[in-house]
Amino acid sequence: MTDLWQNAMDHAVALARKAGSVSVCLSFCLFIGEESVAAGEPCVLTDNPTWIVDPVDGTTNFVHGYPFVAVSIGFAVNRKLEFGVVYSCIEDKMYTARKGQGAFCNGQLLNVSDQKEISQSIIATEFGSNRDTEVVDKIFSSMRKILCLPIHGIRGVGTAATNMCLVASGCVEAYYEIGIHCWDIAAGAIIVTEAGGVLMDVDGGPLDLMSRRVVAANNKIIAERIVKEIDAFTPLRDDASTETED
Ligand SMILES: O=P(O)(O)OC(CO)CO
Ligand SMILES: [Mg+2]
Repeated sequence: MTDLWQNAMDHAVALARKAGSVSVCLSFCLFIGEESVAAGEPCVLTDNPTWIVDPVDGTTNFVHGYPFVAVSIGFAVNRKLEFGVVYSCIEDKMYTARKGQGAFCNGQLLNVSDQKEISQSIIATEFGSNRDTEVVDKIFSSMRKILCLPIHGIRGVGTAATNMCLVASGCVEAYYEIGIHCWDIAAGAIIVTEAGGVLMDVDGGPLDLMSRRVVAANNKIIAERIVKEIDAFTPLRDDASTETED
């Protein structure tokens, strides 16, 4: 009879061996991860080669069995992303991008949508995890204004990394959110740009990975159009302290 748990253990041993060999080869690299930061490790992006990792992006989905959960692994050198990997586990979709070499899903080249009309677009965003009424009001106000531009619709699958991969895949024209973290954004960010998309801050300036704010879009026209409608706010930066809020 198959010993299910022995199989699981064998799998864990194989994973540990792989992770061990990677960490031995790359032991000079720094690490920023959701769990390590929650445990009090620093969250500071330097010029050093740095892994930026979210082992489970879409934790609420995972807890409720809502079928979108991703592993998100970004790697930055000199504060610039060199590659990103997002594995949408339940869909079994492996998104990858290496700087200058394009973005792929299960080996197929990805391209963003070529849509330039906001009225023909789908925009992804999330309600977020902050329940402060002022923040919730701003989130609803932004969504209302964007929806009534009008656009075709608003979507969101509950994981930032997957939302960004949906931009890269051309399924949605843009994704924006305020309140997420660098480990939610990093891998998806390079997947979007390698698929031909653009990144910016919600105020239209350059993306700051530690600011907890992102707009990822198929092109500048769509990005700048939604930026005009976003009621921006400024959460505590990821690198403000070793303590995280929500
Ligand atoms: O599920 P997580 O890792 O908390 O991430 C959320 C945003 O913070 C979904 O992207
Ligand atoms: Mg996450």
